[in-house]
Amino acid sequence: MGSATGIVSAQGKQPLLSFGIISDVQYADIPDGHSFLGVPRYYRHSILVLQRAVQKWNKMQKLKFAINFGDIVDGFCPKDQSLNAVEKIVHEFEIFRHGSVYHMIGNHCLYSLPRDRLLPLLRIPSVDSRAYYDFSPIPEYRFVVLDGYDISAIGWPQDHPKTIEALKCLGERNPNSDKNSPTGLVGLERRFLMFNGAVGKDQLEWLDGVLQDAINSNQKVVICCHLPLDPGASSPAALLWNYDEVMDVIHRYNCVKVCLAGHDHKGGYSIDSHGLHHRVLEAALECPPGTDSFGYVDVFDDRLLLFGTDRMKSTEMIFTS
Ligand SMILES: Nc1ccn([C@@H]2O[C@H](COP(=O)(O)OP(=O)(O)OC[C@H](O)CO)[C@@H](O)[C@H]2O)c(=O)n1
Repeated sequence: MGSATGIVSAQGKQPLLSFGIISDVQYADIPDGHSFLGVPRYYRHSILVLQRAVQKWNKMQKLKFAINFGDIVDGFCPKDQSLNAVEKIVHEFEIFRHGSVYHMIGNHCLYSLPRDRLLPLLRIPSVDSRAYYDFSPIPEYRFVVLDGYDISAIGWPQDHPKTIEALKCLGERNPNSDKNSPTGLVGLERRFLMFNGAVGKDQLEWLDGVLQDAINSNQKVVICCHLPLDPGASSPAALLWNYDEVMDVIHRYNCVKVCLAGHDHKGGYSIDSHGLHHRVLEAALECPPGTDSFGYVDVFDDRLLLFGTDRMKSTEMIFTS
């Protein structure tokens, strides 16, 4: 059966579960502006996009949970308003009535508040300010939320070993004094920017263990990360620093079917060399007034169907065997 979104339903089958998605709300109570590269940003309107998303998710009644792909508040939010702005957005998510909202951290979250203050507000289960976790809403599926700012020059105290490791990496890979500038970096090397980060060694080992466990439990896995993991779905400047190391771990197991991300606001989609689907979600922040970018995903045993609203494109992700 065809649909208005242009994607085809799974032969009339009922999904195993459905969940809501939104990314890069980047709310701030400040006038409209633009990105460093001149793309318009609608800081006050983005909360309306989120409100319409939650309204729609509530009306649908069938969603079991929602995932926010990070950057809930913009770094331009005046510092004395950051806490208030984060709480305001978390409150909007809490209006979702049908289950939990799973958050992840983005660079703009960390410009607004340090990790130790942010994680409890976002209800991210955490030991030692780690922000990676997994959950299994039904026995057949596991969702893994990665912390792309595990090794990062933002969010940790300045003298923290993870800040030092991140600054060392940036020092070796980016010759500019402004480490947010990609000037002179070529191709995939353009990812070595301060507004990106990496998955650390402990997290990689944890991921390996979770995927082994998913295989043992006969579960399919969806990976979620603020930072994209595949160059085919993203600009080089938005990729996780060590996307290749993370994908090497993921490719060792055939349980991972889809990787979802935010951060690269224009969105993207690819199927990688191992047949995994990578979908980068279009940002709520870049919706001109009256337009939207959010969606929901129907989960089947052999595919994920993303139904996007307005600027978020619908995507059919059928698993390769
Ligand atoms: N060439 C650049 C680009 C950015 N900056 C500064 O870095 C900070 C973060 O940039 P921003 O575009 O706001 O980051 P987002 O997470 O919203 O978007 C990610 C990108 O789209 C990925 O491609 C900010 O302070 C910029 O001004 C910079 O100095 N130089």
